[in-house]
Amino acid sequence: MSGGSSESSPLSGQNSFSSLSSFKDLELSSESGCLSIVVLGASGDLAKKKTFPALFHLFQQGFLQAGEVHIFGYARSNLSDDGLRERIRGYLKGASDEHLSQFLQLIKYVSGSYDSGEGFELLNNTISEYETSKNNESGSYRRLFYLALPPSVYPSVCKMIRSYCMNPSSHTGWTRVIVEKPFGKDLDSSEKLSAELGKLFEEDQLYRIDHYLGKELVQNLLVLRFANRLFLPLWNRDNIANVQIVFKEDFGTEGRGGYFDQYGIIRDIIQNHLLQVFCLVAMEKPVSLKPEHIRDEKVKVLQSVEPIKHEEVVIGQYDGYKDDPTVPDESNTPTYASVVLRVHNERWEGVPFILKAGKALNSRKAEIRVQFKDAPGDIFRCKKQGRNEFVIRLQPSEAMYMKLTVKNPGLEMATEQSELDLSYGMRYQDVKIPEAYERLILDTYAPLDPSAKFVCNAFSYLQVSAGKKSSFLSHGLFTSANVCFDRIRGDQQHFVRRDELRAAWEIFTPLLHDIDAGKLKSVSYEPGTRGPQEADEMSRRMGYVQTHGYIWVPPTLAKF
Ligand SMILES: NC(=O)C1=CN([C@@H]2O[C@H](COP(=O)(O)OP(=O)(O)OC[C@H]3O[C@@H](n4cnc5c(N)ncnc54)[C@H](OP(=O)(O)O)[C@@H]3O)[C@@H](O)[C@H]2O)C=CC1
Ligand SMILES: O=C1O[C@H](COP(=O)(O)O)[C@@H](O)[C@H](O)[C@H]1O
Repeated sequence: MSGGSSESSPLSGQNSFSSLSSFKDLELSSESGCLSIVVLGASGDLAKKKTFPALFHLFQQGFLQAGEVHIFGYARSNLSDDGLRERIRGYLKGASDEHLSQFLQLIKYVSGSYDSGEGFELLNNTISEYETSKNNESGSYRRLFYLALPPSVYPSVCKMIRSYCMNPSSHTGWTRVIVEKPFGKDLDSSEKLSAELGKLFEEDQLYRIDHYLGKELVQNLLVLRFANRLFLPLWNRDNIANVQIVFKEDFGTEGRGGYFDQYGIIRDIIQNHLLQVFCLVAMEKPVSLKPEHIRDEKVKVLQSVEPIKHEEVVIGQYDGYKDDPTVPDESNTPTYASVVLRVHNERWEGVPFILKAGKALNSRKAEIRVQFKDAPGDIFRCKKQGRNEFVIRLQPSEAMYMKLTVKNPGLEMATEQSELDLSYGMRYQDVKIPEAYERLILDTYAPLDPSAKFVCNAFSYLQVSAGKKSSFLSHGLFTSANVCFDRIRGDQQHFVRRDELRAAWEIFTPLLHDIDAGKLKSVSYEPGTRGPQEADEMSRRMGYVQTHGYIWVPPTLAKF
């Protein structure tokens, strides 16, 4: 472990900095040598909209260094290096021309098919050429493959990587593969895929990405739950009436209808993104922050979920969805679903978790809404204002707020519903919140410079963004907060483990098969609305009590 002590720090007098002695077990791995990042499916939508922009942001912040990294795009399209650069240029925002061209110069393009040795041999030769030109004898070779591809080609591409493109055994380093969802369509297909990939790569080489795990407030959930005494005694069936985990989009499938129709909203959003959030809300405290300890707890809570009952599901399809010529006329595919999960354990027995997701709705947001039970012996008649609700808004405009009853300010003795509000835009005004993909890609390779691990700390992030990285580092400044954040970031914590994936499919496969077999019918809803009324009725049946008359006054508009 490297690092300085608080004595050497120019800021050691400040109380947020503490001695390092209690963090002796912290290991910062510092690897040297070149890093080759290979984006397979480089000509596609995901690559240009998410993968390359994320790499670019990492480059801008110094987490990918020009001397040590090279980026290879691989796809079937016949493109030149410049052709690929032009294709992605428009998606790389917020940089000077000079910075942008430095980044683009790191990118090379190799064309080839996904199932023939020829293309991958060429890819390997291109990577090796670069590695030999960069590395001295002692440097390690790190090869990171990002599969921005349809899952149908994962097995063949992984076989090709395994046969032609592994890190040469004569060199230290590693080969890692990032795979995107969907990981199968149901339990069997997912297990088959896992078995195929499992024959080729060890679990610690496979990074199953779920970008919701990279969102700021999702990453905050463990801290919130387990570092705050306030929540510890409240977070259970004695106090919580119901929990909603909600995803809403105000646009439809927009040209992706054909693809979407094979999956539907449960496979697209609920079985992965919302279920991951559910795990972090419902799991027990892990033994430590080690990735395996956290993932063990996620698996346990998934395994405690009871079979989903048809009467606790509403599925819907927006009017106009089938106008897309690539969607079959008889499609029953849900573009909206509300599904109740029940956890059979001591903490959650009897508390419904309502997972709701929909496209073409009245707004765009993702949030967790924890609704508390009524206060017993209510002398103030609080019921008329509504219940306490703790809302964690993942997007847009990250925020957490607790809706609570207060005395109406003034002479009158009346109560009203108000809020304790932590709006990130107000509280962390100068902090740039990283994109989910950016964070997750950073997690897949060990930063060359231990300072890179500072990224998740708001204070240090500011320092880095303000260009003070070197002076910050030269003081060897490690804060208790930094260390803490460093530890929650590590390795594969924010990636889905194979048994976790299996447990997730076990929950949803019976329901999905019933929907596919037409045993549950999608009800229609108008685009731009809240979705099917049946879903609100079901939420009410589950005990959700909607607040009426609460009006939020954004702080900027308030008169002080
Ligand atoms: N820091 C901040 O940014 C803060 C912002 N606010 C804002 O104040 C507003 C009110 O906040 P809040 O009360 O939490 O949120 P909303 O009034 O938007 O929604 C409250 C809950 O009621 C549900 N709901 C809304 N309409 C109906 C209906 N007709 N039938 C059944 N259920 C319904 C919502 O479901 P669904 O999710 O499906 O719409 C949601 O679960 C929001 O715009 C919120 O963003 C409040 C506090 C702090
Ligand atoms: O994985 C997916 O997520 C996006 C929504 O992501 P967000 O970060 O903007 O919330 C969704 O539009 C897409 O259908 C789905 O495949």
